[in-house]
Amino acid sequence: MVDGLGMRAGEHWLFRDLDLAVADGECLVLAGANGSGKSTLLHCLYGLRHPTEGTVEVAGRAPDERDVRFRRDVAVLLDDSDFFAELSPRQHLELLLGTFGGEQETDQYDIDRWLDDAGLGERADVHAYHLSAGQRRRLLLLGAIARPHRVLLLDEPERALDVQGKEWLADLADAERKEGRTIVMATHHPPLLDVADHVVQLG
Ligand SMILES: Nc1ncnc2c1ncn2[C@@H]1O[C@H](COP(=O)(O)OP(=O)(O)OP(=O)(O)O)[C@@H](O)[C@H]1O
Repeated sequence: MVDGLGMRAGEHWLFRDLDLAVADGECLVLAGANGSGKSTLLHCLYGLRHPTEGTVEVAGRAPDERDVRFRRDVAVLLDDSDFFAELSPRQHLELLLGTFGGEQETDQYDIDRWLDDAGLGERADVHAYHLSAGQRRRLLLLGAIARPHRVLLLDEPERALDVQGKEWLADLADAERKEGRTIVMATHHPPLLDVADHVVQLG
């Protein structure tokens, strides 16, 4: 996934000589203090930032978020991920599945079950603008995992989630691994370390 990766931040290196290998069905957790470079590394994995040195390969390609083939394989929830305030959770999922889904029609997916599992069943048809912070986070997470993908990149997915939301997240991560998907996740939530096959401490 990552070979000899280094990112300089001004005068110092955020990380250097970083080698990461994550197999299908494995979860890598990025840990470290605020400012240690977790989000920056995730941005490198999605092709939003270019490392100062080293190489990156995700889902068999050099990351390029402008490349639709790359976006079909790699789903993300980043620190600045957002949604359309005027669309409902259901419409978001339909939009994502229509854009990234395969041959299946959107109505063949079990959108109601996904929304219920995410605790958004009763909010499925209201404008996302009216959702609480935790409900918005659930919608963004759901958007990332509902669309077809091989690799999932998550930046502090636990943010704003309540106790049930965090349990739902841990179950999701577990289910993703069992489906053979690769997860790279930056987190400050210790229970998520339980689903990790590898933990990398930055900083
Ligand atoms: N080109 C640059 N020059 C100077 N500083 C930089 C540069 N790029 C990034 N930084 C700094 O490097 C740090 C890395 O931030 P990043 O968001 O990756 O950390 P993080 O581990 O995700 O933090 P948090 O836990 O707070 O989310 C930040 O302090 C940022 O301001």
